[in-house]
Amino acid sequence: MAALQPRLRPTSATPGAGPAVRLHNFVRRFGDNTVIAGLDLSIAPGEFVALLGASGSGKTTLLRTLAGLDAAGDQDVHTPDARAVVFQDARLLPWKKVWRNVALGLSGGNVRTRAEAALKEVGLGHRLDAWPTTLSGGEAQRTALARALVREPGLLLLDEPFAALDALTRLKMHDLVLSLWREHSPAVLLVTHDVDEAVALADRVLVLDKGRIAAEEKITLERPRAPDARFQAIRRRLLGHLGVEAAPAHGEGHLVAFPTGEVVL
Ligand SMILES: Nc1ncnc2c1ncn2[C@@H]1O[C@H](COP(=O)(O)OP(=O)(O)OP(=O)(O)O)[C@@H](O)[C@H]1O
Repeated sequence: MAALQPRLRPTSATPGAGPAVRLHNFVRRFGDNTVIAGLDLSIAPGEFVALLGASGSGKTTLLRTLAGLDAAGDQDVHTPDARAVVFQDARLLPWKKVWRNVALGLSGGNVRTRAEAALKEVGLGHRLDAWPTTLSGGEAQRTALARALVREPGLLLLDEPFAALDALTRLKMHDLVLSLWREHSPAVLLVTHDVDEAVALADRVLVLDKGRIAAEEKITLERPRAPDARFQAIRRRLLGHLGVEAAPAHGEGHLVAFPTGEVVL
């Protein structure tokens, strides 16, 4: 991935060696449209950060920049060398078996063994030789997570990876991501529209608005996080930052509609 973006200057993800990610006064324009307007961002090694924001606020642009998939020019963008991205769709190659999808691009020895270990870690040790078309949505996303983690990334970028999954599978994926994160300790940036997902998972939640960080919540609640009063207070504050009136909690039978039309159960 570094080859795609030679102007990104990698930093070490070793704890104590400074942030895993650092952007200073970052700007991204598409023609006359200034999507990111002088953004400062720092993510510590091993920190789990979630990014919320209305549609078009620049979340994916920021994630793509950190992934090295979007031009940063000569700007001050520091990331670890090893980065991996999981998108909303698993993006598996249908003509390669599951383990070969995970092994794709790996160099060195023991490629099959490493892919197998990663697939076992995500609970797919029994699907190594399956074809991607035979996987469920959740299994496909597990495969995408295995493909990301087998590279031992210092930065794991998650672009709404659970948005297309049913609610139960999504909750299982939350548990899986937390256990993988504990095991491998990458810095994580999770882009999501789901406020509850952000509060359940992250150490810190950022709200992006018109390419700027409009609000930030540090979350020190112990994991696993029950939707208790403290959880709800954070949730309500974040919804407020997103321009949504204090809304009923999960399970109260209501929907939260964002001004942009997205709906979170
Ligand atoms: N390649 C591109 N060329 C031109 N404009 C772009 C390009 N990529 C993104 N944009 C514009 O940048 C703005 C931010 O887009 P981005 O996808 O980063 O938003 P987002 O917050 O991820 O939105 P969503 O939640 O809908 O995915 C939008 O106005 C979009 O049209």
